[in-house]
Amino acid sequence: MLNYLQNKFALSQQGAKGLLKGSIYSALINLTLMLPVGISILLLSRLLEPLLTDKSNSPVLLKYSLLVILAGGIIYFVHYLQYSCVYLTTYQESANIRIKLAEKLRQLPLAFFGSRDLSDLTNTIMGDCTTIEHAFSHAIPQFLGSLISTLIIIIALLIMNWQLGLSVLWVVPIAFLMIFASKKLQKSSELKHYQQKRICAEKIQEGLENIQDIKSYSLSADYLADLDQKLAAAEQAQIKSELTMGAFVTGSQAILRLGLATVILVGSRLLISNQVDLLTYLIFLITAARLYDPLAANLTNIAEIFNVEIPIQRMQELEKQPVQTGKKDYQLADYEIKVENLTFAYQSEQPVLKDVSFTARQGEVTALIGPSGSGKSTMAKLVARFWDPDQGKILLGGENIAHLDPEALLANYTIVFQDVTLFNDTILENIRLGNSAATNEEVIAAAKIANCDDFISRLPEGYQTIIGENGSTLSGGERQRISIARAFLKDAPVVLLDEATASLDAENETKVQTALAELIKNKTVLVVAHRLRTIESADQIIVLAEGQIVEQGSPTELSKQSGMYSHLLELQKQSQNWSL
Ligand SMILES: Nc1ncnc2c1ncn2[C@@H]1O[C@H](COP(=O)(O)OP(=O)(O)OP(=O)(O)O)[C@@H](O)[C@H]1O
Repeated sequence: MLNYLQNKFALSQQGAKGLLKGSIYSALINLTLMLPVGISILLLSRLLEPLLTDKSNSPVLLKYSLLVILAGGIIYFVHYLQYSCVYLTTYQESANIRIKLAEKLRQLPLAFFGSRDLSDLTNTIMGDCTTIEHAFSHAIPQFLGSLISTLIIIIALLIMNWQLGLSVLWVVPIAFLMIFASKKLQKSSELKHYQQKRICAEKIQEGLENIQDIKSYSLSADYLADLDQKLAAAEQAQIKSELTMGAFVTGSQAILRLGLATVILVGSRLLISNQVDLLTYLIFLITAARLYDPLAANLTNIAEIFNVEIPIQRMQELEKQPVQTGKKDYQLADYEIKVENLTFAYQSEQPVLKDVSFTARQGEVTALIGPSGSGKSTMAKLVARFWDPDQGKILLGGENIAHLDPEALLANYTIVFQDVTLFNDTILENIRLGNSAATNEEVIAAAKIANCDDFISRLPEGYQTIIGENGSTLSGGERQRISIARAFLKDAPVVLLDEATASLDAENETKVQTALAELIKNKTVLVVAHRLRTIESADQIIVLAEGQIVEQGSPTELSKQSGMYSHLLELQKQSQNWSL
């Protein structure tokens, strides 16, 4: 049972135990709610005694009042137990699920995040977990609990009088069958609703991320019209999903109520033919009325349980994503990078890099150049193990990086890519990310080398200035320099630069280039470059075209050949003479 619950609802063992315990308490609640029915029947039998027998009696009010208080106490106590068990377990489990997801995300290859919409991931962590949380705290324990209590009550009724028992119970399997038969339809309409909601969330996120372009190209009207359309589609899908659910739930609830009619019919016949006494008949009438209420509520719960399967499946999909693992403890001979016969494709059959081999030696600068889309950035990302190659291997200091733990591997790298990521924190803390153990003085020293100090000291709070989400209050060049300062602070033996100085003006670029020259001393440096000027002093240039190495050598060697490098050099010279 525990295993079934664990697999079905993606629970931990502790969570499955809590759910089972909560369901038993829910069953106890349903059973204790029968206590008022029992007391009413006792009182009724006492009141009817003079009519049914010759005995006369006087109702003992005090006794029944005490019984009512006792029943109230028991009901309160069982509710309290159920509440504390179910809710505590649920919120604990829900926290565990979120932590497990966050841990999973931490282990996923960085490539995963490029292929997934981030609003979708946020939705899974926040929205899906809340949906599941509600189902675990309400629908599932109440449903399982009512199954247990109904079964016990059914057995008791059948023992009392099987004919009346059947007249109460025949509707139960039909009502449940109706709901279960509609499962496929309900799930598919809810899935459509769910997908429409995701499309809306993605559209809103896209709008927020690109608000600048939307405004500057006067696309607001188009964007809003498209969003309206998507919201209307989501609304339609929601109405359809709710209607589908409502039609089946209310239909099956109506069937349940038919049971009361059959109890009256069968009971009257049996009463007339003296096969049951009045008291038994009344017991069945009261019990039937009481039994159908939690069952009717549970028909709605079943629909919620069907629907919770969708977010559970999504979470399970995320959990099944392969993670990159590897050795955490390893010894590197040196920091030379050797790429051997590497072939790599993103998703399609068409490889982005084909049979690439080169060596980036320690203490040297190796530059990757080539036309746009030739695979330069992909190569740099493969070296950092954002993805694993389809064929061939990359060795760092003699170790195949595919066998190293990604986090342990990245400890050797300083990475400065085009897309700088900054956090909504102070400048000081943003730079300190490079080395959390660095002192304020070390952070400021790194900022000075990266030519950040000037603009930081002009800010009202200096290094304590909060820079907004992803450094939104800074210019592109300033953000890039902060990321370079971070790289200085990390000071790792391998440096990957992807267009590191792209958004700097000429003056700053020269300063940062000088600083970079300091940073890369005695390090293995792999630079992805567009402007050949910045790599004139590189030790080795790898020219990529359509994912293959077409030239390789020092700048002097390559400039003497009439290959792609010379051609690109020529183009660059011409562009310097252009004017607008
Ligand atoms: N995450 C991705 N998923 C699928 N294809 C991708 C992805 N990233 C890049 N590509 C494709 O891989 C090819 C190589 O891209 P890459 O960014 O490595 O080229 P590049 O030489 O660095 O280009 P640029 O100089 O324009 O930055 C391109 O055709 C690109 O469309």
